[in-house]
Amino acid sequence: MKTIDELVDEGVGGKRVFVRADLNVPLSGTTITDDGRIRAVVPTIAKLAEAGAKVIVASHLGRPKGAPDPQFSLAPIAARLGELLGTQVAFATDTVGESARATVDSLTDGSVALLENLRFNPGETSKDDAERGAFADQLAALAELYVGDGFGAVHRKHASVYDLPARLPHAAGLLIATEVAVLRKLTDEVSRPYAVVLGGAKVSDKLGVIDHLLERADRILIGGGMVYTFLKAQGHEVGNSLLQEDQIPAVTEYLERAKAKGVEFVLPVDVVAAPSFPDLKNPVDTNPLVVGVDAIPADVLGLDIGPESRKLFASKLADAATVFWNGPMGVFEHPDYAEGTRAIAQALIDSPLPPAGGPPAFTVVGGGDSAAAVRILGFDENAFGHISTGGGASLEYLEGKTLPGLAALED
Ligand SMILES: Nc1ncnc2c1ncn2[C@@H]1O[C@H](COP(=O)(O)OP(=O)(O)OP(=O)(O)O)[C@@H](O)[C@H]1O
Ligand SMILES: O=C(O)[C@H](O)COP(=O)(O)O
Repeated sequence: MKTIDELVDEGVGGKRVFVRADLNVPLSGTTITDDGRIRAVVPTIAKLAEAGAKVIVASHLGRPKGAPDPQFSLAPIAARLGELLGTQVAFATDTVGESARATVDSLTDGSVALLENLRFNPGETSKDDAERGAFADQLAALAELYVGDGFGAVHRKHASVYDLPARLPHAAGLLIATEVAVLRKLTDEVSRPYAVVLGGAKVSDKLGVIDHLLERADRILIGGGMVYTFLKAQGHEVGNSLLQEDQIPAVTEYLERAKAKGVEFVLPVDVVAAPSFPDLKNPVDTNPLVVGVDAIPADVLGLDIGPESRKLFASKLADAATVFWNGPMGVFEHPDYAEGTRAIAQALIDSPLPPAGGPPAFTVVGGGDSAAAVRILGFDENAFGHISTGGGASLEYLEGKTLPGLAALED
């Protein structure tokens, strides 16, 4: 993979450089609730701008359906990116249309523009190679060089991630280089016990990683929306909780294989539940219910792991030498359902290895929402070994899968 240093040494002055970033940050309306992913790409953009490039930044935000949708506009992100860079960031109100072309044409050496959400175009996420390729051609017409730095999206075979670098001379940005260097340590021989904590809401994206983890990890702790498919597989009723019914056979097989291999599966013993999903914009007290996992009423949904589970999970992390954590334990955006996530973050921070004075555990937190949760709940990000900007991306990297966005930067 060519590094950005090599690209800059070859000369980027006066050239239009397309930077594919992952600026998919959590928003409440137009307010950015955590800007970690924006801060993470600033060094790459600043380096190119300082070297005199005309920098065109592009990203997706959320999952719009291939057409403009104001709630997923990148406009608020342009403003924050400008503040962090200490310079004005021009914003194009489309991606490959008139506004994008005019914005790019007006760039001077060392200046920065942000395009509107790439996923407003059906070609970005299309499964059809020709449709994706046609969109990549339009993107390629905007720039002369490509820098891939959207680590959180490298597992997506999307036009701007996979097809565009094939059309332009390319290099990996500073964020991708750092992420790969740290995550590679987890694919080499790790210090044991190696514990993995999985949660979050993108259940179908994440269940597959367990197949691989059964060969690697000593303990697998499950929280978040993932839990209910496991509980159901064990014969518990889960009410209206998030459930991936079609994955029950796979999950049953994971539980059996773990037993046979001596891998410890740790599931919650209690959950915090409510009759409906809380309003995150107006987080009033919801009177949550704490119930054992064998007594979840039919008319509620589980939204966090319960107090006994918090203690159990913390005890399973206390002596771990390596911990990888992806996915919040609950709907941490609401204070009634944040304690499970807070307990895991605290357990990672409290984990200097016994005996006293031993080396600190190597702790990695991966995922846009997981990383945001840690910061929003007030933890010092420097207290963790590494905070990855990739959720699905870091899991697929650990699985050893070929990631389209990394493969495309290699050749
Ligand atoms: N029990 C639950 N039911 C429904 N949603 C939940 C539950 N527990 C956690 N969540 C939600 O999961 C979301 C985060 O899940 P996600 O899988 O996207 O995490 P991530 O891997 O950190 O992020 P990403 O994959 O976007 O990088 C949060 O918004 C949280 O509210
Ligand atoms: O949040 C993420 O994991 C990345 O930004 C990728 O988003 P996606 O899961 O919508 O492709």
